[in-house]
Amino acid sequence: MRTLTVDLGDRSYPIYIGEGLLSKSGEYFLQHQLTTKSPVLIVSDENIAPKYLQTVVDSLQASGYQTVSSVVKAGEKSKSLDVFEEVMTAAIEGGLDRKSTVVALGGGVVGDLAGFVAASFMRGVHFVQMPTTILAHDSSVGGKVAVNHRLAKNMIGAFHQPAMVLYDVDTLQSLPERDVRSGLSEMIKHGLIWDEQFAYWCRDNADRLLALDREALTYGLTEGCSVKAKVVSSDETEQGLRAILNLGHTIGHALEAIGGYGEFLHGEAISIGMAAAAQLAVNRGRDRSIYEETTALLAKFGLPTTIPGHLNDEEIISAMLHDKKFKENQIVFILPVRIGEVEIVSDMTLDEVRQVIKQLKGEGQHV
Ligand SMILES: O=C(O)C(=O)C[C@@H](O)[C@H](O)[C@H](O)COP(=O)(O)O
Repeated sequence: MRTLTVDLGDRSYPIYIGEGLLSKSGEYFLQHQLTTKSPVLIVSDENIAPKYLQTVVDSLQASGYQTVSSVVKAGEKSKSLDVFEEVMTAAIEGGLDRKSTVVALGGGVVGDLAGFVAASFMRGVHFVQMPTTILAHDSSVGGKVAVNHRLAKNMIGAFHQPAMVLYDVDTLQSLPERDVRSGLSEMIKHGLIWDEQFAYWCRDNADRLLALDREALTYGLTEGCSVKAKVVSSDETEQGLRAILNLGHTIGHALEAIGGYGEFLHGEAISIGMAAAAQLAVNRGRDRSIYEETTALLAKFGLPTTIPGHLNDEEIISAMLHDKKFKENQIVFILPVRIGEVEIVSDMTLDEVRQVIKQLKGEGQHV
């Protein structure tokens, strides 16, 4: 088992990555002094709950915890205020109190939703992340919790750090192929923003990662989480550096919103966004190889790098203007400098964005 630490002073917490961890949930809870006197709410979704909920319940109960659960529909549409209220109702009816713990057992959607419940219930209770997807190696670390608004992604949320992340890699073996690719998009992002060697390792191990080779996956997730932990440790609330984790997200979030949170999986939208960021960097004078290398890497994982023609350019732009990355009248983009290094750019014009949308639709000339 690997253990990493998100270093946030007295709110520091571990990320445990290994096999068979869900069946030891209760032991980890006791080790982290989460009280047995208040009920624990486990939030999961309809795909994950039948596979792993009982394992977690049994382990927690064996350690003296009383549990209640709330199982939501699978998919991004559950990151909504309606479903948030549903889970809140389960928390109140389940008798949770200010010392209770909320557990997210699932992928990024469940993690963000349950985390926002944990941040808001009685103004904040303990939170534990139990990610069951590859994508969630990103979302389970760092404390960003939120639900979506119809007009913009992650619009209603908070920073609420977990007490621990319990990452049982056994759960990844049954992931659908599309979710595997989508999750690997965030792993690639961690290489692209921070660690050239890791980015090339991802490229060279694409087949093993896609085949869910346990050794490759554990290494990739550990490296990805380690990049994330370092960035979050140095800028918890995104005053500066943390924005680099948003590579691909400026256009990516807009695509998710106008696709009605159903057309693209998060990692697919981010993949297109990363290709757009690389093209924007080239448009601004970087060597064309940065675009070619980035898109070749994403394509090795079967990830999309073009914007579908049926999406309306102005709707994409309008969605971008509702996102958190639009502030002080400027759209923030993260652009690659080279593989393993990015810069934060705040002076992007709408004309440049219009140009890149056309380029990614195959309508504009690639520089
Ligand atoms: O943790 C972060 O910071 C990130 O930006 C990670 C992203 O991959 C993640 O999707 C995040 O939730 C997006 O943040 P947002 O502030 O743009 O909603």
